[in-house]
Amino acid sequence: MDITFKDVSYIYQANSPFAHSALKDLSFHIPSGSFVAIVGHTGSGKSTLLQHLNGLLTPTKGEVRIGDFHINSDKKPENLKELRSRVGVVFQYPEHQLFDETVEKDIAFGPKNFGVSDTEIAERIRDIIPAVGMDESLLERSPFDLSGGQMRRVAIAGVLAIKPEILVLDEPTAGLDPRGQLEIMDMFYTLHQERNLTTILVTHSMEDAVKYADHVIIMNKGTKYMEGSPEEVFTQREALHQVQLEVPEAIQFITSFQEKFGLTIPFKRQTVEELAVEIQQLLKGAESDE
Ligand SMILES: Nc1ncnc2c1ncn2[C@@H]1O[C@H](COP(=O)(O)OP(=O)(O)OP(=O)(O)O)[C@@H](O)[C@H]1O
Repeated sequence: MDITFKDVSYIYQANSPFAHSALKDLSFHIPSGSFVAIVGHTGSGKSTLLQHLNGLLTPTKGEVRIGDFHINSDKKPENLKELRSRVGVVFQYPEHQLFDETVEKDIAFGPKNFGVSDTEIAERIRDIIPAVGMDESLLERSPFDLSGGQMRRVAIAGVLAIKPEILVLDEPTAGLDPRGQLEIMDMFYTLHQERNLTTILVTHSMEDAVKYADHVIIMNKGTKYMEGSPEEVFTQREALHQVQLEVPEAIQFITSFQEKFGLTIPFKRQTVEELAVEIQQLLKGAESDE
């Protein structure tokens, strides 16, 4: 399903003395199958934007289209439940929403709610458990006896069990150690690639945006400040500074290397470490050519 925002504005507590404009005339289009990162300074409207993707919020003005679902101030789609079964949202700290007595029951809760049969749920769980890096032996355990990282995987498995076509991630690595962050983000990237899951990631990590996204939307004060490929967006140092964002390390590395050595490094999704390996190989190649 494609996602289109057309002149979307959102005002919290509209028509009250506490009215607060959080999105202003926001328009963009995300084709099905994309991996999009939404970045921006705190309070720029990222979470508000996300909540429009499954009908949690309805635009005050403008229209949100998710496939055939149209949401505007006049009408929420009647089949909101169907929309929510097709757009899975992993909220910040999703493990805080675990509640059931076993991991298996917790994962099954979402699909059960959407009327999926027990046999189909069991099949989905068998498929999801290895995909989120868990072992089936955990299924009978209480989610509350697991580590923080494992609890997060259980919560993510619960969202995947509804078999969404679009996966929306609000800071999914918040609070994890660096290794946990890497594992979870690699897991989402693999899911995106192997299952053609359209993925919308809200992140404060510019490095993750460079590494995983094929398209980046930068928000500022409720409006779209910039959008484009990571390369197009993250090479604009001055424009980024204007909205208190930094050029990601990997991009700084590429540009300074190019400036110093006049060597063009192909821009790919990669970390500084991966770039270092690539440059070593480039240099070795250059030496052996001499
Ligand atoms: N429930 C609410 N009532 C009133 N104003 C709100 C509410 N939620 C958010 N806001 C305001 O709307 C604006 C956008 O908030 P939002 O949470 O979407 O930003 P964000 O980019 O996700 O921020 P962060 O990076 O800190 O999570 C902010 O000015 C915020 O204070």
